[in-house]
Amino acid sequence: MKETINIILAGPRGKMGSEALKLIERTENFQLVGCIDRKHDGKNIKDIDNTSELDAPIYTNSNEAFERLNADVLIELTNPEVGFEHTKQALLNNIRPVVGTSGFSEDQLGELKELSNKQQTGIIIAPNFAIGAVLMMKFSQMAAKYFNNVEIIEKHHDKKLDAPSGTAVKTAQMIKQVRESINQGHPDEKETIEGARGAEFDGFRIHSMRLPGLIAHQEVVFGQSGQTLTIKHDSMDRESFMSGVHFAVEQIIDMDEYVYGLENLME
Ligand SMILES: NC(=O)C1=CN([C@@H]2O[C@H](COP(=O)(O)OP(=O)(O)OC[C@H]3O[C@@H](n4cnc5c(N)ncnc54)[C@H](OP(=O)(O)O)[C@@H]3O)[C@@H](O)[C@H]2O)C=CC1
Ligand SMILES: O=C(O)C1=N[C@H](C(=O)O)C[C@H](O)C1
Repeated sequence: MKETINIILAGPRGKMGSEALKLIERTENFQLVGCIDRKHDGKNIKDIDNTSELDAPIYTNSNEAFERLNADVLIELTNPEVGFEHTKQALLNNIRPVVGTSGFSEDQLGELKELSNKQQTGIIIAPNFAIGAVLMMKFSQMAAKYFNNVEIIEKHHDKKLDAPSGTAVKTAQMIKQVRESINQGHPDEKETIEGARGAEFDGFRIHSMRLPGLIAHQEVVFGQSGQTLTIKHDSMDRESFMSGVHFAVEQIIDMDEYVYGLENLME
C-alpha cells in the first residue's frame, strides 16, 4: 500500500465535499494537495474552511490543477456536467478518479471506461458509498431472481439535481441482469396524469420523491401473488458515505481498471 495518498478534491464547499474534507483531515495517510472549486481561485482551502487545519491551493481551472499538482487521486463530488469533465481530465493526466457524482449517462460511463482502459488508469464510480446502500442493491439483485415484479422508490432532499438517483439506476441495472424481462402492470393501463407510473426501465418502474428533510433513501418493493418484499435503506447523514469514500481511495491506488459500483470490490 502506498504510504501517503495525494488527493485533489473537487467540490469542497458542497454537502459531500465538506464531509470529504473532514475525512481527509482525520486520515493519517491522506494528503490534500489541492481543491477544484468554481469560486476562490488562487486562495487556499484554509481561507474558506476555518473548521480544519488543511492547507491546499484552490483552482477554478481543473486542468491547471491536474497538470500542476502531484496528485494520485481525484475525489469528484460536484455535479454531472462538470464532474464528467473533471473525471476525463483526471484520467488523461493519469490521476485515478473516485467519483461520487451521480447523473452520468450510459454513453458517458462508456466513454470513461474506454478512456480508463486506454490510459491504463484505474477509476471507481460509486453510485452510493454507503455500505448499507450497497448491500440493499445486492439484496435486491438476489430477490429479483425469485420475484420479477418490482418497483423502486427513491427519496432524496430537494437540492438534488438528477432523477432518478444514481443508486436507483444502478439498482435497476443490477436487477435487469438477473430478472426475466416482463412488462409490469395491466397491459391496458393509462396514465390520467402524465408520469403517474414513474420512469420505465426494462418493463418496471422507478419513482423519485424530492422533499426537504430527506437525505437519501430507497425502497425496492417486490410483489408476487399474496406477498410483497421490501428492501429499504436510509442514509440519515452524509457521514454515512465516508467509510465508502475512504475504502475507494485506498483501493484505487493499486488499480488500473474501471469499476462501477463498490459491490465489485467487496467479497
Ligand atoms: N455516491 C454517493 O454515495 C453520493 C453521491 N452524491 C452525489 O455527489 C454530488 C455532490 O452532492 P452534494 O455534495 O450533495 O451537492 P452540493 O450541491 O452540496 O455540492 C456540489 C458542489 O459542487 C460545486 N460545483 C458546482 N459547479 C462547479 C464547478 N464548475 N467547479 C467546481 N465545483 C463546482 C458546487 O459549488 P456551488 O456551491 O458554487 O454551486 C458545490 O459546492 C451529486 O452528484 C450527488 O448526487 C451525494 C451523496 C452521496
Ligand atoms: O444526491 C445525493 O444526495 C445522493 N446521490 C447519490 C445518488 O444519486 O444515488 C447517492 C445517494 O443517494 C445520495
